[in-house]
Amino acid sequence: MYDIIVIGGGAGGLTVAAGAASLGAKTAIIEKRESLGGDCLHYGCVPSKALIEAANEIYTARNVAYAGVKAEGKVDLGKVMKRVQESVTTIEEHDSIERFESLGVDVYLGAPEFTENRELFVNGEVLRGKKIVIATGSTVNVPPVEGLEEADYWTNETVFQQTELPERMAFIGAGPVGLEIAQSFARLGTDVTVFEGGATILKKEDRAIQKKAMEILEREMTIVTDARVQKVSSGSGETVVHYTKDGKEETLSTDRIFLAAGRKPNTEGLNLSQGGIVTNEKGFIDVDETLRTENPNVFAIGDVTGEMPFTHVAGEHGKLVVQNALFSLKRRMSYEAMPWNTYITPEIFHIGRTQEEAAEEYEDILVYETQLQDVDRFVSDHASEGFVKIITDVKGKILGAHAIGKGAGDWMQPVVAVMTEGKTIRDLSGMVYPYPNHAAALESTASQYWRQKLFSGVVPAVTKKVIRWLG
Ligand SMILES: Cc1cc2nc3c(=O)[nH]c(=O)nc-3n(C[C@H](O)[C@H](O)[C@H](O)COP(=O)(O)OP(=O)(O)OC[C@H]3O[C@@H](n4cnc5c(N)ncnc54)[C@H](O)[C@@H]3O)c2cc1C
Ligand SMILES: NC(=O)c1ccc[n+]([C@@H]2O[C@H](COP(=O)([O-])OP(=O)(O)OC[C@H]3O[C@@H](n4cnc5c(N)ncnc54)[C@H](O)[C@@H]3O)[C@@H](O)[C@H]2O)c1
Repeated sequence: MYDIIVIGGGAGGLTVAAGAASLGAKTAIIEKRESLGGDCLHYGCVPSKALIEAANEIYTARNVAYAGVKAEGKVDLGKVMKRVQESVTTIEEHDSIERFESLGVDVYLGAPEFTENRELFVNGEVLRGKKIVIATGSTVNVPPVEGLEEADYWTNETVFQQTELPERMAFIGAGPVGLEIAQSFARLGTDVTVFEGGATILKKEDRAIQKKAMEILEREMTIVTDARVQKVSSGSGETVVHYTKDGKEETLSTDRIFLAAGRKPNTEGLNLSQGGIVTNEKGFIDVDETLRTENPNVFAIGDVTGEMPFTHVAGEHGKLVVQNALFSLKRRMSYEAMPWNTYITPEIFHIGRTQEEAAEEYEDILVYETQLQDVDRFVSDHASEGFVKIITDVKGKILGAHAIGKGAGDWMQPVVAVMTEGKTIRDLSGMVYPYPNHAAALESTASQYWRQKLFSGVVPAVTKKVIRWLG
C-alpha cells in the first residue's frame, strides 16, 4: 500500500511526488507517456517561450536597418525548432525518471483506471494508495467545426516538430495559446490571420489591456473578432476557412490552420465513477477548496480541475495537496494573489481583479495608471508603448494590477510580493527603485496614491500652517 499515488507526471504531479517522497512517504507516480514533464515542458510553456525568443531575435535583426545593418533571408523553421528542442532537452533532465527514482519515487509508465475508491489498475497490476492525486492535465479542445479533422491542422502538440514555414496561417482562437504562437509565426515571416469567436481577444484580461494588445498585435497580423469558424474545406494544396462575421458568411484561403480553441481535461479511461469522483458539466474534476474530490481520499490538481490553467497554479496545488493528503489537513487554496503572464510582445501581467470586476464587487475603487512613455528607461529603450494600472479600495488594498509593456512579466513581480504579504499600495511606493530600472513604472503608479493623499484634503492646509509657524 502506497501512502500516495499520483496519476500524471506534469507540473502538478511532479510537485506532489517530489514533496511527498522527500517527507518520507511511500510514493508512486503513473505517467502515460514515455517521459515525465507534462505539457508545460514538452508542448507548452518551455517550447513556446523558446519559439517566442527565437522569433523575436529574428524580428529584431530585421528591424535594425536604422543603424545600417540589414538582415535578410527566409527563415529555416527546422533550425528554429531544433533550437526550441534544445531548451526542452536541457530542462528535461530536471524531470527525468532517473531523478525521481533517486528521490525514492516508484515510476510506472502506463494509463491507470480506478477499480475502487483507493485502488488503481495499471499494466496488469493493482496499486493501492491511502491517498490518490489526479494530475492528468488538459489537452487541446477540438471544436465542432465541419471538415477540421481532414484539414491536417497544427496544435501546440505538433507545431514544435515542424520544419516548413507556411506562407499563410489561420489561427482559430485568440487566447494566450493562439496569440503567443501567432505572433511568433508572424515574426518568422508568415502571413497570419487570427479568428476569434468572442468579441475580444484575451477574454480574461482587463478591457484596457485587451484594447492595447489588439492595437499592437494588429500591426503584425490580421485579427478578426466576433468571427466563429464554422467549416473548413481542404483541397488543391490549400485550406479554406469559412467563418461568420456580422451574420455574413466569409471565407479565407490559407496554407495551414493552427487550432487554439481552448482546453479540455484529460480524464478519458480513468474510470472516475468507479473511484467515486464527480466531474462538472465541462468534464473538469470537481474539487473543494482543499482540492479534495467527491471522494475525500482522492485529490485533483492542475489543469484537470479547470481552475486557472497555469504551471505555477498546478505547482501551488501540488504543494497544498502534499500537506492535506499526508497530514489529513484542510488547508484551502487561495487565488487572491495568483498572477499570470501572457508572453506576447510586449508582455502582459495580470493579478487579481480587472477594473471591470473590481467595479462590480466594490462600491468605491481607486485606479492609478502610468503610461510607459513617462518612464525614463522605457523611453531610452525605445520601447515606451504600454501602461501599468493598479486598482485599490479606498484604504489602498490592492484589488488588481495589470501591465502591458516590455518585460512586464518580470518587473511587475513586486506587486505579487505586496499582495501575498497582505500589504498595500503604500508599501509599493515605500521601497527604493534603482534608477533607471523598468520597475520605476510601478513606483510612479504607486506614488500617485501618496500624492493624492498629500496634496489634497487637510494635509496641505495643516503643513502650510506648521511651516509658517516654524518660519
Ligand atoms: C502552448 C501552451 C503554452 C503555455 N504556456 C504557459 C506559460 O508560459 N506559463 C504557464 O504558467 N502555463 C502555461 N501553459 C499552461 C501549462 O502548460 C499548464 O497549465 C500545465 O502544464 C498544467 O500542469 P498539469 O500538471 O495540470 O498538467 P500537465 O503538465 O499537462 O501534466 C499532465 C500529465 O499527465 C499525463 N496524463 C494524462 N492522462 C493520463 C492518464 N490517463 N494516465 C497517466 N498519465 C496521464 C500527461 O501525459 C502529462 O504528462 C501553456 C499551455 C500551452 C498549451
Ligand atoms: N503565458 C501563459 O501562461 C499561457 C500561455 C498559453 C496558455 N496558457 C494557459 O492555457 C489556457 C488555454 O489557452 P487557450 O488560448 O487555448 O484557450 P482560451 O480559452 O483562453 O482561448 C480560446 C479561444 O478560442 C475561441 N474559439 C473557440 N472556438 C472557436 C471557433 N470555432 N472559432 C473562433 N474562435 C473560437 C474562444 O472564443 C476563446 O477565446 C489559458 O487559459 C492559459 O491558462 C497560459
